[in-house]
Amino acid sequence: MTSFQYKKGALHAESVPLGAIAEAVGTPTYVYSQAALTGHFQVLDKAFGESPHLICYSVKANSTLAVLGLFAGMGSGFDIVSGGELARVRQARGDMGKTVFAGVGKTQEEMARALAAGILLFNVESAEELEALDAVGRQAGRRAPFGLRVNPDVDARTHRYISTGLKTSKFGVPFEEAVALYARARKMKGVRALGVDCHIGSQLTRTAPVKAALSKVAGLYAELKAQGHPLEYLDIGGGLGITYADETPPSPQEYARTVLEVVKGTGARLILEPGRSLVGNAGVLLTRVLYRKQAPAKTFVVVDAGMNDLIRPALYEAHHALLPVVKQRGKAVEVDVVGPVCESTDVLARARPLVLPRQGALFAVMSAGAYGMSMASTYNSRPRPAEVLVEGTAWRVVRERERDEDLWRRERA
Ligand SMILES: Cc1ncc(COP(=O)(O)O)c(C=O)c1O
Ligand SMILES: N[C@@H](CCCC[NH3+])C(=O)O
Repeated sequence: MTSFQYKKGALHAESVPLGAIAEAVGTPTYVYSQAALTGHFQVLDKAFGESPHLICYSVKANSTLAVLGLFAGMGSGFDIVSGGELARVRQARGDMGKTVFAGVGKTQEEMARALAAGILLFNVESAEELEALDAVGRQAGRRAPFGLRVNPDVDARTHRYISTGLKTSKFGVPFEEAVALYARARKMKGVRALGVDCHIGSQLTRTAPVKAALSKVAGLYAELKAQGHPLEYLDIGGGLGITYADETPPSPQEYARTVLEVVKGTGARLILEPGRSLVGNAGVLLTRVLYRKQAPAKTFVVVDAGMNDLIRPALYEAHHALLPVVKQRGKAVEVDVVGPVCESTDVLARARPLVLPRQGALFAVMSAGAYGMSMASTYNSRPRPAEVLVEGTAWRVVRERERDEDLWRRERA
């Protein structure tokens, strides 16, 4: 589902021309479509139908309060990985009773705050972390609900930087050690087992690794239940991929069929932790051409969005489509689209065929709703982008460009 379309040669977010937003707010600016955000959530939710499930939107993909608020309003839970994300979910009035907490390096302070806030469960990633959680639970006079994140040693067949389910990865406890660890946990007074969790990686475009991992984890869940552990939840993580260029990830329906086929018979309530698939194609980054530059071997187009605004191309050589905000006619030439940051990896698109844009032309960097703003930094003392949410014919700034550290803004005032 895309809510970004050309109407009479101008690119729109729903019914708002992106050019109008750029004129009013400036660039670089992230623009999100509310219809796409809510639509993606509803389609995934529907795909799992009557099977007991809870969608816990993965906050790291896009932690903008307006986005979290939208999902909270639709009854979503949340998957968090830090005290900061916990605070954001609370600020957005998210339900703590539907929130799960993952991550290999939770501090005891973060655990204590999450426990006090009434979190649904902690996804524990090591034996020592389990001991720390036990200590936190005992100190609070409660049993902290937990699931072990197990590492099924399955190759997710995605970019190696975002693959998490191999035994060489830092994530989760080794599959073979899980049963013994649950047995140890039974003797602890500060924890109670409530689930089993796994997440094999992000931007998954095939169902086979999902099937392989979940078969192992569903087997483990059944074994633990048979041993009398009072488990209720099977957390299958996130990872469903999206189309950036020509990828053909499974549809939500196909994904749900694959999952439900494997977990049937466990009697578990499913927890899903989708991030990218809900927000990725619901957002674009608007940027303006500053200069064109002809080097001996290459044509460069310098734009005002850099790797501090969207780091995915620099970090993973990720592909993002670039659409001119006003449709251009003419012959395409091969250009490198680069940002202003002083790093050679600050390249938004390499050898991309584009009609050579004019200075001042606007582009939309597509599929930028996930891991865009949430990974943005102020490197080179650049302010992070503004953010806009569009709903039908209306739009509003949901986060201003200005930040405390934006000295440049004050310098000019
Ligand atoms: C534990 C966990 N859950 C959920 C996600 C969300 O993944 P995605 O955005 O690929 O759906 C991630 C990120 O890879 C993760 O590490
Ligand atoms: N940040 C990554 C995905 C990592 C997922 C988090 N475990 C991306 O942009 O694709």
